[in-house]
Amino acid sequence: MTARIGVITFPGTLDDVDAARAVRQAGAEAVSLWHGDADLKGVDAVIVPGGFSYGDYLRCGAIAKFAPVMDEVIGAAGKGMPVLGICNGFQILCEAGLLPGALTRNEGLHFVCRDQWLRVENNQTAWTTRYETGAEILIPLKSGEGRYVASERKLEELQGEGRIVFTYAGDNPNGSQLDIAGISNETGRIVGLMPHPEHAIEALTGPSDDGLGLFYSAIDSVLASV
Ligand SMILES: NC(=O)CC[C@H](N)C(=O)O
Repeated sequence: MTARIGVITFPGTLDDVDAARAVRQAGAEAVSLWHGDADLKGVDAVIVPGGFSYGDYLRCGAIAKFAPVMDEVIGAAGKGMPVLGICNGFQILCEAGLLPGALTRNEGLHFVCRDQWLRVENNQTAWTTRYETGAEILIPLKSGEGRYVASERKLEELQGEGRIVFTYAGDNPNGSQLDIAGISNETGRIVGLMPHPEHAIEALTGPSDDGLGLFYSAIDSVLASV
């Protein structure tokens, strides 16, 4: 069986093509989903990719959460479908209430674009089983609103439940609380991260192929549950 992974395109999405390519490179079928779609075409997992959905008006992700396809994603996520939000996708998942907290303006108020080392803090999520906990991976970061914030209580909960999935290694690029680069929901099926694993799937075009592990992990998770 081949896993089928949906990749959503909103007006203003940039990274859907690379996300689909990463899915194929990892051995799954990439299925295009449009923001207006009212069904998920039977996919096994969904990626909400990066970019500037609806021009980032109001707040990053604030309009995308009202797209018809997001109702479907919320419904499927509630039944355990693996969902990955990358950068703008992470912002959308927070706005939609699938992940807690918010992504706010970078501490330095500048857009940051650089290759970034991350530490894998939890390899027990649907998107990280192919990594060792404590592994350091190098993938691109490119965002203006990447500073993760949440209440003290929520941060303690995330920490206590092992839901901080990735942290920034080395210096913190945006002032994220607890150096958070990515988190998961309670079940570990929904993960969001600011840096871009889909841009690091082969040494020729990215800083590494370290990002592929997320896509392999999701495929393993889908195939294990059939
Ligand atoms: N690369 C992205 O997805 C960018 C996300 C968002 N538009 C920001 O600047 O924070």
